[in-house]
Amino acid sequence: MSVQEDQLKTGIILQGIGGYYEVLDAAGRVHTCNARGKLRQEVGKPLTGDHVSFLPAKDQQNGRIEHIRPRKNQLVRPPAANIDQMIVVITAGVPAADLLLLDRLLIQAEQWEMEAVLCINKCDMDEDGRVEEGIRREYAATGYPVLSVSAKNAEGIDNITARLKGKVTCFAGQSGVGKSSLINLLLPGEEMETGGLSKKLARGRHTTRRTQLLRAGPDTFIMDTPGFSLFETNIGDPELLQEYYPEYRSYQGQCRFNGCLHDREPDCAVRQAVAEGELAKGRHERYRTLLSEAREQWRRQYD
Ligand SMILES: Nc1nc2c(ncn2[C@@H]2O[C@H](COP(=O)(O)OP(=O)(O)OP(=O)(O)O)[C@@H](O)[C@H]2O)c(=O)[nH]1
Ligand SMILES: [Zn+2]
Repeated sequence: MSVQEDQLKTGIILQGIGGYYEVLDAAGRVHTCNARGKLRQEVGKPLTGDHVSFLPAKDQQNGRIEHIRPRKNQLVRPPAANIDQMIVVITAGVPAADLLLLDRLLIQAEQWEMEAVLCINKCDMDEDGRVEEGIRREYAATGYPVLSVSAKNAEGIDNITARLKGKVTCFAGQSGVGKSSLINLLLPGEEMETGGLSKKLARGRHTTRRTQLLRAGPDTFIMDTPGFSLFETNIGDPELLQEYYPEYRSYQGQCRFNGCLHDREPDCAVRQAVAEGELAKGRHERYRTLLSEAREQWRRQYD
């Protein structure tokens, strides 16, 4: 039996549980669906964040996902699709900002073609603002937006809200930086249902959290991705690493050697810019650390 195309609705998958999917339609209703038999063979398993068309539920039956729209990007672990933006959270207090981890996450955002935003939380712990200032200086040349906030005092939260509008955003960063605290401030009232679960339950520590989309406003979602800060980065081809550094791109073609990796090569424009203080020294040192790591990984993979 073929499906009447005009009966189909479109929606976005909020979460999947054991072969069932919660699909939010344009009117804000959540439908429990399963997936059409052949769908897995054709495009694989439906993922949280997928834009789908589905046949709405009838009588006692569930709805059925018929098609999945092509994905903008796709994460394997956690399984998720179509994330527009990554907000990387670090702190101006404790735990002290792990800038190497930050750089890894920024590289990941570039690889997945997500917009990246830096969020410095716990600014209440940085009375003279020196830590914040140091981080801002370190990342000024990258062009990434930097937001200073305090989840504790609910300060600067509006600046995050403004960046979320119309997008699917994920939060990344080491344990204890305040991701949960920030997400709770960004979600509307406690009474809001997220895929049938209350906000409290959804983010609760007592339930097994799964990858899910939380509604932060019309067309605005936060992708809650437990375990996200734990993933392993694989940089891939060492020669491509510099592509993930927006501030290095404008120096392309200015080094003496074609294919300069801005490491030890003579007459390197990037190293020159670092020496002259145009580019941050620490960020370049970490770049070189990741470069040697990438070379090592590459060697192991292909030797
Ligand atoms: N002083 C201060 N403390 C904060 C702030 N934001 C969060 N905290 C505290 O920092 C601790 C960790 O916050 P969480 O929101 O659980 O951090 P998380 O990043 O979600 O941690 P994981 O779930 O382990 O990844 C909690 O005790 C919070 O109360 C802030 O802006 N200022
Ligand atoms: Zn160079």
